[in-house]
Amino acid sequence: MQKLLTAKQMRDADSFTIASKSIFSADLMEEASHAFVKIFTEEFPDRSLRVSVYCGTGNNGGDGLAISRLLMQAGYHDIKVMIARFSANSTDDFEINFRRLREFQNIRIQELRSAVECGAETSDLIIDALLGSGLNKPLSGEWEKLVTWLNSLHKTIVSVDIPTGLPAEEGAGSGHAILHARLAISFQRPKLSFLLPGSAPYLDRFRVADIGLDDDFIQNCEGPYYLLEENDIRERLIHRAAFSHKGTFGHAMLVAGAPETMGAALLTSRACLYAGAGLTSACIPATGLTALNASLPEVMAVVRSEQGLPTSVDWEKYQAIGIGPGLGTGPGSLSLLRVVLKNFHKPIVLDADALNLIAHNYELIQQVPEHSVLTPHMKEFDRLFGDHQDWWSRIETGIDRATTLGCTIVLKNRYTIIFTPQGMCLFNPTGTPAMATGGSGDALTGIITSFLAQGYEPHEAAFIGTYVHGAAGERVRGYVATPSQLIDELPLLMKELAD
Ligand SMILES: NC(=O)C1=CN([C@@H]2O[C@H](COP(=O)(O)OP(=O)(O)OC[C@H]3O[C@@H](n4cnc5c(N)ncnc54)[C@H](OP(=O)(O)O)[C@@H]3O)[C@@H](O)[C@H]2O)[C@@H](O)CC1
Ligand SMILES: Nc1ncnc2c1ncn2[C@@H]1O[C@H](COP(=O)(O)OP(=O)(O)O)[C@@H](O)[C@H]1O
Ligand SMILES: [K+]
Repeated sequence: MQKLLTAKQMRDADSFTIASKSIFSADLMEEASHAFVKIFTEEFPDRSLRVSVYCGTGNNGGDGLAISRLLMQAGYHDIKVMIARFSANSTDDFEINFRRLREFQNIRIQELRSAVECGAETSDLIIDALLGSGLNKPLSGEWEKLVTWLNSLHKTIVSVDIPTGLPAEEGAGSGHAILHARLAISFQRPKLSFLLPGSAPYLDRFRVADIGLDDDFIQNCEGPYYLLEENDIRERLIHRAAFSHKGTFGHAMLVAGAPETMGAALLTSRACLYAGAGLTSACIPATGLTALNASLPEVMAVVRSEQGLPTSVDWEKYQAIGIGPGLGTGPGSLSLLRVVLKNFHKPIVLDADALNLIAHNYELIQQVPEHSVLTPHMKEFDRLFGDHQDWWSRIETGIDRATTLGCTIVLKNRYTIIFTPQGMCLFNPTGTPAMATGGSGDALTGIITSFLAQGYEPHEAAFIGTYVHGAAGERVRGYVATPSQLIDELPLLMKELAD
């Protein structure tokens, strides 16, 4: 997994690399600019593009100047450089690159003392090298005017490192001017803010350019934030050994569904089965029995009575229980949840209505077995742990609650965040908006429960399950990835990842 750094830590990695490689900081800037240009030429190969590069006078602007020179050398011949001289300060590396750029005869450079001096903008594409990770306050004055004007042009904007005005960590505050970039080419690691929904209005997409910073230094930096990679899953997925049998892969039970929402029980059970549990049982209302037997003959039923309780369950035989999808929040469901929490002491997966029931009967949280996995979406998270103004405060709460409760919390979103009892905060990169359809979360509950039953450590079941769930959604390749389609992808995807 990749360590994600704050802007301050990234500066430290920058200084460390410069010292350990005995290079000049301008060399690192050159490296970063080469890495940017490599990706830029892949994305925009047309050399006849008219490009305007807007530069500040800090190191982000220095990058912009070096990038302008390298783009000229790469054959982009219509380049205009606009330098925002809104401050008397400039960095040494900016000045070095300013001198280097002026040696090019055919590059147009214009210096701006105020935003109104911009004039007409006739370029096809704008590169934003105004401000980068050095941002230390919201934009105001000329910066705000310039960014507001650039946004009003509705041109394709490619940001160097980060869109100007977007904070690198906490995400965007409302009411401040921030550049809206089509693409950000970020150095070495994505910024934490890119992974939070607050960046959505300002950033359509990002790519990461490797600029050669010291990887050991980065991985050993303090801090809880990591980005999951495919390798983390490949290393951990169990290879199914020749002499393994159904007993090897555990018995999972899904407590889900109600007469009107049997689909949730079917989806979560099917996901559990397809993710490899040795045996899968579904605790369902009697009215769902025909549907279960007809659609999932492999899954066994534990029928619930009219009052919502199953009769004589041998709890010991299950390695894992997942509870919540489509369960409802009526008195029967509450009794059922109480029965499960009273009788089952191994880690469980709590989702949807199980979480809503706990939110309304918060004393129940004390009975949740240690190392359990909670899978709330944003609203369920807030119901459980209180309202939050922004995602950054949700992250702080997630880290705190996961460690104090000794549970893993899976906060579902575009980049689902997995908080582990050890205090780690893992961002999952897989998934697609095609999965934004009812029942996707039910599939995730089934997958994580399946992994728990198969013997994975609970926090690993959570992050492997989340990764696999998103990757399966991507494989559907459709405008929409229905949960059923996603589940169908699981066996082949997992075989590829495990072998
Ligand atoms: N590993 C790395 O990190 C590498 C980084 N590299 C590049 O360096 C970039 C960071 O450069 P940077 O530190 O010089 O800051 P940058 O973003 O250019 O800002 C300039 C100055 O603007 C000011 N300022 C801040 N907020 C403001 C505001 N709201 N309104 C007005 N002014 C504001 C503030 O100055 P101050 O106000 O503190 O005097 C700040 O110092 C990074 O994004 C990447 O492109 C690569 O070259 C190599 C590897
Ligand atoms: N835009 C998106 N990008 C990536 N994943 C998404 C997106 N929208 C939804 N998902 C995933 O789909 C699932 C939705 O879960 P949830 O909100 O509980 O849905 P439901 O209750 O309908 O099952 C989550 O795992 C979430 O990460
Ligand atoms: K920028």
